[in-house]
Amino acid sequence: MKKRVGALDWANIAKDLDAHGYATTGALLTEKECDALTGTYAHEELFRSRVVMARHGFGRGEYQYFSYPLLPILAELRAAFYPLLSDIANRWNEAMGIDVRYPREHAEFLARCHASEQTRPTPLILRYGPGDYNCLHQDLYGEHVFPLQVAFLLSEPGADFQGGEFVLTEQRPRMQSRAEVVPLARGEGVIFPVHHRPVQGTRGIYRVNMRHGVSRLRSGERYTVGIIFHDAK
Ligand SMILES: O=C(O)CCC(=O)C(=O)O
Ligand SMILES: [Fe+2]
Repeated sequence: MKKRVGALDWANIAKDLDAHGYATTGALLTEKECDALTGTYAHEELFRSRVVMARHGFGRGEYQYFSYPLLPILAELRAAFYPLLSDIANRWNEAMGIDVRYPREHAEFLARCHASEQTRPTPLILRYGPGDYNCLHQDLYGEHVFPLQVAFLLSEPGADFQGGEFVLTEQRPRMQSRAEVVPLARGEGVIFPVHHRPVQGTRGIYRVNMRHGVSRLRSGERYTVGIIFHDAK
């Protein structure tokens, strides 16, 4: 996985994140890996909790947080993406005047989370059926936040489901919000900010507040896996 992730065009990913607030990976997970991850949903023993979104006003559909120890593929994705994203995260924090810096190794950042009672794993799998959607939100789970996350589409758009588009919004200071719809292929990941990002304006750099969600499924079934790098309280 380290090789596969390392082989992505990271200069271009950084450029897209800076310019548009997200970047896509192209099909990174194989069909077999997508099927295997989708198949985990039924295995309760792999999860620490299940959330029915409608019960919390989060939308419609459900998701489950994996427990530790994570499945090898999830542990590998977390460890492989983190060092490359930490460079961008550190550059962004510097640009936004935020003091926090991220160590180069994910294990070291997790130790920081765990020392502050953020010990519960956050990688998750989401399942949507007809009419389901995910309200715009931010995945903040405590004081420690790694500012970028990745979501992988496990289902085949147009064949397994219709609708259900990944949506990002950015709220600029004193301006109206702007939305981006991110088309994804099966196995493709989208890298996006957890809560904010720096934008170069005419009078310096300002912070833009970001949210993500999923538009309503018209039909079928859609699964995604989310890789979040901070743990939860
Ligand atoms: O299902 C999706 O595409 C959204 C996933 C999500 O909210 C996340 O990974 O944090
Ligand atoms: Fe999310």
